[in-house]
Amino acid sequence: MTEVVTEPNVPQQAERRLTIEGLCKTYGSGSNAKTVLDGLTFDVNAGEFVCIVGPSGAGKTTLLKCLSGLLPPTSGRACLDGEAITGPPEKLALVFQEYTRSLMPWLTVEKNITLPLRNKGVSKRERGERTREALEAVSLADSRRHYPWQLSGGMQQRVAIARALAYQPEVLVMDEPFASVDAQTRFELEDLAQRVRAQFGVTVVFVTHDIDEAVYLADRVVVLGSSPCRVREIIPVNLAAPRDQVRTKADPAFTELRSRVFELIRKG
Ligand SMILES: Nc1ncnc2c1ncn2[C@@H]1O[C@H](COP(=O)(O)OP(=O)(O)OP(=O)(O)O)[C@@H](O)[C@H]1O
Repeated sequence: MTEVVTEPNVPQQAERRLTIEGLCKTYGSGSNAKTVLDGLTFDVNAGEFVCIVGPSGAGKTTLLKCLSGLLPPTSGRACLDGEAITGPPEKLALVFQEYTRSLMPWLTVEKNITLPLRNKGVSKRERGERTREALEAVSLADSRRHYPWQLSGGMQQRVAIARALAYQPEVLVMDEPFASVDAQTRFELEDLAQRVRAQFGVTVVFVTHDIDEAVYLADRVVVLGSSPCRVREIIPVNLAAPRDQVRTKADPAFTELRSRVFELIRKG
């Protein structure tokens, strides 16, 4: 198991990166209307790692879509650096669970990463530099000329993370990014997520079904309730850094936190 060696790069003075204010989302209308999000309010500070957990079908993906500007809220708003999010912000990148659908199989690893940068108008020299740095950060520099289908699932997800990092986002939004890989790879990717957060100073909003993963990674865990989805509790995670898969998970404070999150989710 990889030990995380870098201290998290969280600013001392909390600066709000994302603000979610009374966010509501109703799908459909009239007799078909279904309110999924019901007045969600919370903040995410710059450089913070916030995990979002909640019962299945609670509305976690709906929340991320509103945060990413892919879906307009019915009322309330999400703001990035004080500005209401009304479309996909330049400063935000997304990583999904389904890496097989997000990577283009006919392009090499390198080209998968440079394409969005090219579309953004980044110069060729800078594209090359950013791609090299991002691939080094995820330990895939030697695989740059491979195609995604030549790589394992965990490696493909690392390519997706590298692509997001090369975009140099302020906020990285991850929707169950490690749900499709085996347990060992998942632990390695969790530690990678911590390292890149520290290295790039990026703010991370991370949805997961895995309570251990949420407590292990987060500075704070936002626990959502369902039907309709509201913020049930926001739990600060003051576990020692750097976190370690064996030592941290054996810490009684970790066990206590995971039990607390589990109890909250079980209430629905
Ligand atoms: N486009 C849509 N139109 C209508 N209802 C939708 C739409 N998208 C999601 N829903 C409903 O909204 C609710 C929340 O879905 P969402 O995918 O946001 O939950 P989730 O917490 O991410 O789920 P899971 O834990 O299973 O990943 C579900 O009941 C779902 O059926």
